[in-house]
Amino acid sequence: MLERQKDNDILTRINLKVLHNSNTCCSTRVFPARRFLHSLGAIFSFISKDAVAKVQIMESYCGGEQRDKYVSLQSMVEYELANGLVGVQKRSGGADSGCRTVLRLHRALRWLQLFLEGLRTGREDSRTSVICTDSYNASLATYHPWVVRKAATVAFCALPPRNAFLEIMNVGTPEEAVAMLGEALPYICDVYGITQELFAQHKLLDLP
Ligand SMILES: CCCCCCCCCCCCC/C=C/[C@@H](O)[C@H](COP(=O)(O)O)NC(=O)CCCCCCCCCCCCCCC
Repeated sequence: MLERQKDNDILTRINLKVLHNSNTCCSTRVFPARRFLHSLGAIFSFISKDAVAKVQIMESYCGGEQRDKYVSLQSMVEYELANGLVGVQKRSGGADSGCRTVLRLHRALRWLQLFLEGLRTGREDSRTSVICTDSYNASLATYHPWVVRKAATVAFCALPPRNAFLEIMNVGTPEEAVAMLGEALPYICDVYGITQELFAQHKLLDLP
């Protein structure tokens, strides 16, 4: 248990470090899921665009003047709160803070966790679109306006059946993909849990 905790502390740091060490904007190295989403069809590019834009915001913080404040989620929260940077929005002339940007990605991670768990435990003939819609409704949908929810739900209908989906994940047979998910999901859960606790502790879970 302690070992896992240690792994996860490292993981939250790595999340920001990966961005830190990258100079390539919008690259598939920074956001490998982009290529994957592209392979699902053009309709998914609107989803990846928003995620890429948010990753780019974090990239610029991690490579910017204050990069030493962005070496971990903990140091980012501490720095932005101490300097009154949280709550400032692009719409009102300021830049989106790292905290509100990470919060959006954190909520998307919850969707990913539920979706992958649904895929992993689903029957061979289950429909990916149903798994995806259920996990979206139980997570991200709460934060999206009606028009985004509708567009997302329509896009999900284009997802291939479960086994075909597992195959295009490109990690071997569907059985091998399921085994890989079984190994990866505990880490996703832990990273989600650590961020959730940190943001709850600082009352950052409802940032506009
Ligand atoms: C595999 C199917 C992929 C389906 C992805 C489901 C996620 C649903 C996203 C719905 C639409 C997102 C469009 C934009 C939303 C923004 O309004 C909204 C708010 O932003 P704002 O406060 O700055 O205005 N943005 C967000 O909530 C962030 C959404 C980020 C979506 C990240 C999706 C990552 C997908 C990664 C897929 C990886 C699949 C891997 C499978 C092995």
